[in-house]
Amino acid sequence: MDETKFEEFLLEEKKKELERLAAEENEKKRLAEEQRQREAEKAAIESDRLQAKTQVEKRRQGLHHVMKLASQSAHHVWQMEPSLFEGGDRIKLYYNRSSHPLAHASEIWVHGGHNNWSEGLSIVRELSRSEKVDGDWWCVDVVVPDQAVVLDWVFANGPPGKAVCYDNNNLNDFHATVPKGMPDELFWVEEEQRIFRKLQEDRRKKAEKIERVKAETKERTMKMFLLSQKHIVYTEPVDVQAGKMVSIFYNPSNTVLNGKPEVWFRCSFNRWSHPKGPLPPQKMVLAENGSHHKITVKVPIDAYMMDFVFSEKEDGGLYDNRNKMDYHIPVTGSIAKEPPMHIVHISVEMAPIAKVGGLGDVVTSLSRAVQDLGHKVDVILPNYNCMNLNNVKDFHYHSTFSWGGTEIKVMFGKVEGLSVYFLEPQNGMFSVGCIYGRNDDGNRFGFFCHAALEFLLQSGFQPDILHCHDWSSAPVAWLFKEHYIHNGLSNSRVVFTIHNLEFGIQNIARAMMFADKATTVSQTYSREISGNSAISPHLGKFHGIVNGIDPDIWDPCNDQFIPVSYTSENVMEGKRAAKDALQQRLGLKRSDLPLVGIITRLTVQKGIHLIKHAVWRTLEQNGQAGFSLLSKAMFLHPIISSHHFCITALYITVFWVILLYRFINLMTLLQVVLLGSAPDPRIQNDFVNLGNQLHNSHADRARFCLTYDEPLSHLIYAGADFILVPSIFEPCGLTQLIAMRYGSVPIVRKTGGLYDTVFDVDNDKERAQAQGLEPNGFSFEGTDAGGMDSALNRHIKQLTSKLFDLIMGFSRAFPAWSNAREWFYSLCKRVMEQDWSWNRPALDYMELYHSTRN
Ligand SMILES: Nc1ncnc2c1ncn2[C@@H]1O[C@H](COP(=O)(O)OP(=O)(O)O[C@H]2O[C@H](CO)[C@@H](O)[C@H](O)[C@H]2O)[C@@H](O)[C@H]1O
Repeated sequence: MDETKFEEFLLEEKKKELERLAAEENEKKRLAEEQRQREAEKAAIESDRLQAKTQVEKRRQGLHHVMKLASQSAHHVWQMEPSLFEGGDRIKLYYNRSSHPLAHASEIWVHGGHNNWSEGLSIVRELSRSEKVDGDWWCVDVVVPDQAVVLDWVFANGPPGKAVCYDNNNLNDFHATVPKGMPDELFWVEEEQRIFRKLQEDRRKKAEKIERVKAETKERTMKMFLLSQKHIVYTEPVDVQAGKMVSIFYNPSNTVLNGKPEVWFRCSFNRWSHPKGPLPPQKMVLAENGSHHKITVKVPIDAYMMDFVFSEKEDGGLYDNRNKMDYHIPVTGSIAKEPPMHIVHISVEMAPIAKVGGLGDVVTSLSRAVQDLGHKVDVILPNYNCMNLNNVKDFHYHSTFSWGGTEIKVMFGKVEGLSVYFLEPQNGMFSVGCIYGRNDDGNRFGFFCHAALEFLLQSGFQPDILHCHDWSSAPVAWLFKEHYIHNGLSNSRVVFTIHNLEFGIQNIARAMMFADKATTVSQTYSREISGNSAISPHLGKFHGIVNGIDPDIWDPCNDQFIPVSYTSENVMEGKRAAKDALQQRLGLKRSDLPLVGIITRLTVQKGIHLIKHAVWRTLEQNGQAGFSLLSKAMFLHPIISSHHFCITALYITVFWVILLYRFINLMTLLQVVLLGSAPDPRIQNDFVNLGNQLHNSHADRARFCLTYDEPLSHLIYAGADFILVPSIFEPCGLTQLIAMRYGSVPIVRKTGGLYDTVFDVDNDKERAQAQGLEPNGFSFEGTDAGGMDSALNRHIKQLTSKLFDLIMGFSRAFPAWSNAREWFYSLCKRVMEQDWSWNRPALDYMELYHSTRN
């Protein structure tokens, strides 16, 4: 064997060894995942058993209570015949109408159930006059439900929904024991089993539903993604299939090739790595639609991705390569699989264990989305002593290495299904009780970044992508290029994401220089900061990719912090229950008032002066809107006064007073809830004072919770009708996205990512349509209070004017209430159905990761 052969042999051996290690690792992961699933299943079964037991105990006690109340008959009010009966028997129930309060009712109905109303209303029958004398007796035949041990009922003057007068035995209802139906121990054992089975069944159905909705949303979004570039490029069929023909349509007029006489198509597969190499360049022909050029190609059976660019000439010239990203379209049905990428995030925040703001959310949720696409993702995080380790599964010692004059202990654990390596330098750098806020933050995080790279090197990791975030892990970009690229980690590329340009600009500028690709978290913010001297020299590698949210972490259909789980199908029910729970928890008036929520770090960026103004303005709405409404109603005054002596006029007046009272109460009073905390103690104090002031003046309508409280944030997102985000600047903003997931309508200032994700119902129809969306909120411009006032006012006006139009016809007055509500709830439903998850942005990130290797 000569030297070259020997080197090849060694390389081959090393490759085999790496493959073996990777296979072992995968197997370990699979087993761990199976184990996790088994444990989750076991925990779910135990929780259902416990719940069934508790429910049965509760029912037992309830039944015990009504059995004490029950008697076989109260002779002068009601009677049953025969006196001995059991489940399944037909019996006669008598009622003496002359006993109050139904003495004058023309109809008598029984509304009944059994076992302390455990199954709700199961008996509804109308009574008829009976032959019985010695009273005004009515009667009806009733079939005793099978499982009944006690019957429960009330009498009413109509069927459910129509009855207005009841005899409910002075609020105790009527109860009668079923003589032959006494429950024995077996009954309760069976009952517990039945409830347990039902809980299991409900759990299974819910999980299936969540999976189905998720898959449908993903598919819809993927289609939208493929069609979103239709003005430039699209395929027929949309779903490109391995082994089949596909036509590509390209419109150069929207690209750098605009006006060029010829367009050449250059294509390959599997990210330009297909064994057969690229297809020879082909000249495109003008398609029938006159705007696009067309070409048809055969997709190989082992293609999982189609890659192409366009050029003006056969041998090149000017190219449209989508700003160096190339065009890529996924292929379905391939016999080959895309090799997974290995991405390592080096970050100082990670939700939910070490989250200060949105950066932490993004690290977790983007990683999960990319992992879901089949790639390998790891996170490296400092092992802070202030983390809540309850959210870390399988936390254990991993290894120790020496670097930077200290031993660094590495712990490993799973957070939201992600592998996380926690670095714990024994010099105590991260045992300081906080994440940020000390004057040595820069040094600590610089040390962490270097240690993270050293850990990767010493553990033999070969990640494809090192992804670092903001100023705090920006040093990864240059430390990697200076110390590691030629020293063991040569295969890696660095992607740097700016979540906020406000902090640590020097680090950001330096990372921009060294990173292979850089992103920020929305297109508009990328344009807004493109003139900054840290960014402008690097625009060629700088991209805006909007953030998403994690649909599993933020899921109103599966959220332990809200009272009723809901999807867009029962959004009204879910939000109503959440609002009630929120009002109750915060001591607000419990009523269906429109509720504005604000969830934010209280910093200048988040528009604190606008927040303060909005709170006052919201509380003032009562007086002003009430007044404008009354003035609108004034023109009805002549009608009322000219007839004011006749009964009709009186009727109309009373009607209007009631209607206006309800109208003002329900539509124009607003409640406001603020959840936020300020890193700056002066701002925090300022808000504490304002909160106290409001507590005195508007205790029933405003509440400030000046702390960080994740569970409460879930309840606010679900219980609010509107979420206000008046930021002065906002790179992306997650609150408006989470709000929409919970069916709350966002009201935002038009800036950065807020502009890219919220489309005003009045002014942004076309802009929304261009994204394949419908308008989803309210937005305002400017940084003064006026703009926001008009956005806040507009939603009130929208609701009031709709209502007002509708209530002009008396006969339609009451349906009008529900119509205005319907309009609002249809908006809630619509925003809920929009996909603001990572489904789309994760694909953009994958494109970006791949483009670092071009
Ligand atoms: N008191 C409190 N209690 C509970 N939860 C609270 C809370 N205050 C805020 N939150 C939560 O923290 C997150 C904040 O998200 P933002 O997008 O506003 O992030 P932030 O400005 O910190 O981050 C930066 O990074 C993110 C991510 O890239 C960008 O979206 C953003 O524009 C940029 O400024 C949300 O999940 C919100 O619910």
